[in-house]
Amino acid sequence: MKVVCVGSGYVGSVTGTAFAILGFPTIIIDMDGRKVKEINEGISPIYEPGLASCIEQMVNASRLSATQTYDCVYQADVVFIAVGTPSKPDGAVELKYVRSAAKSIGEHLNPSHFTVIVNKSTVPVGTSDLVASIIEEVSGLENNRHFAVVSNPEFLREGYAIEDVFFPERIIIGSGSPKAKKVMQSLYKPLLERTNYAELAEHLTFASNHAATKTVLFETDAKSAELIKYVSNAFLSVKISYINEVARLCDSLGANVNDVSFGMGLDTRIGNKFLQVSSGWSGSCFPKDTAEILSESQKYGSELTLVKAAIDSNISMHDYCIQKIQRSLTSLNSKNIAVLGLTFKPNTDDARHTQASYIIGKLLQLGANVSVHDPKGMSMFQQMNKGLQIRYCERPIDAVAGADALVLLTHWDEYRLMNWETVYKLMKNRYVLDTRNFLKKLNLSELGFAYEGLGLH
Ligand SMILES: NC(=O)c1ccc[n+]([C@@H]2O[C@H](COP(=O)([O-])OP(=O)(O)OC[C@H]3O[C@@H](n4cnc5c(N)ncnc54)[C@H](O)[C@@H]3O)[C@@H](O)[C@H]2O)c1
Ligand SMILES: O=c1ccn([C@@H]2O[C@H](COP(=O)(O)OP(=O)(O)O[C@H]3O[C@H](CO)[C@@H](O)[C@H](O)[C@H]3O)[C@@H](O)[C@H]2O)c(=O)[nH]1
Repeated sequence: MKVVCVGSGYVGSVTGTAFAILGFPTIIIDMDGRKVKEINEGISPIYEPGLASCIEQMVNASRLSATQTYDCVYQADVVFIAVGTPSKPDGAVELKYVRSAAKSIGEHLNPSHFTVIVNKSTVPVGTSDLVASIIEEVSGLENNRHFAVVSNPEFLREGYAIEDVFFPERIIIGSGSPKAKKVMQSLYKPLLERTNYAELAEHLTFASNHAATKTVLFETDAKSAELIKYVSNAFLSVKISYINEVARLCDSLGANVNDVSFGMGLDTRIGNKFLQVSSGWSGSCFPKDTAEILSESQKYGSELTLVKAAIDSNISMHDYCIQKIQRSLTSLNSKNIAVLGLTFKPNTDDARHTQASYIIGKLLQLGANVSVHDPKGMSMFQQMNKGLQIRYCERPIDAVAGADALVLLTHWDEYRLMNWETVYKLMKNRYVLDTRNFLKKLNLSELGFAYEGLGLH
């Protein structure tokens, strides 16, 4: 089977590479010439642990290539759509990239060959039908006869994308076409049976018990598949917002949220995942997906009030962090604040829609001077936040020199491993706000810092 993947971003580059490793000749289409050139040179277009070496190996083996044109669709058995679906200003999803990809696919389909078009992008209920109708209109071909559209949402997490794609807990296939479902079963067979995995082992960057992960392939209709994706992300957002509110309660009551979270997670009905305190969830997925599903639910008179509450709670969590800094420093006017971590989480260069831009924006409004550092995300953050007047520092210690406060937003290992005695000497006032409770074990208070986490006592 020949695979084509439209989009070479955080999902498309990993998806395309994964199917090449699983044994299918794969071509990635992207309209961005830089990404196409990089892939063809064996270079990863994004930072994702383990991905660069996988791409290099697959390109060298001639199993993976990239192009800006859609000609390869004619030969393909399966065409993934993995383009961006950002939010419009009202929170609803922007589908122009999906529409444009569908149109281009329709223009290049082979009329005498059954092709399966797969929506991997996160798209609202009904988008499979939309893609099918665009393709029918452009090609003059008939849906479910010459081609079929499948919803196959992606659940990878940035920073763990290789692991998540090769060892997923679930693969969701939504379609009304039994023929298309058969094609998808064949496509995922090597993943379900873990064949061709020997080649993969050297690229895995995290030691975990992969062999124990059993993947369930669940087949349903397209609408249900589309909804599973949104409500899963929304559920996880609610879960994080809940523990973040519990952290605030712990601050008021003198309890320790790390212990509370651990104790809760021992109940397998609750589980210990996504109960880690933060200044709020962020990134390229949760904010836009919660906004979209809330907007959709409101349009249909079935408002997801818990999701609405989580969105509000998330913003108030960002504000809560600022209030903590204010309580410690009183006026922030002309105070020097070092912010460590600009990406929405560690092990990614993705700085889209991170809490850092909200929190830094507020600190600036309050008159603070802000110096920042991030190991991988500085260039994207700078590109996305051109209006922010802040100092970008090559090394974390440059950001903390002369600081009145150090605010840790992202728990990169690099920050735990810093020489904290040097940090102590360089800072003017030794207040540290650790929004991930990540530095707790370093006992910074014993070194003389005024250390605060969230929900710790
Ligand atoms: N980032 C994640 O962790 C993640 C995880 C699961 C699902 N998703 C979903 O997957 C989709 C893609 O997300 P992403 O983060 O990979 O996006 P991205 O912005 O990183 O990448 C999208 C790519 O598509 C290309 N593109 C857009 N329109 C095109 C067209 N018509 N033809 C060819 N190329 C085109 C862009 O140039 C870009 O390289 C979104 O719907 C997202 O919600 C993302
Ligand atoms: O206990 C936790 C877990 C996460 N976060 C934050 O929540 C956000 C999202 O984290 P994570 O889910 O790990 O990152 P993503 O890469 O955005 O992955 C989510 O969004 C993807 C895109 O839809 C989905 O594919 C994944 O399944 C889903 O986990 C980040 O700001 C994290 O710091 C917390 O604050 N506490």
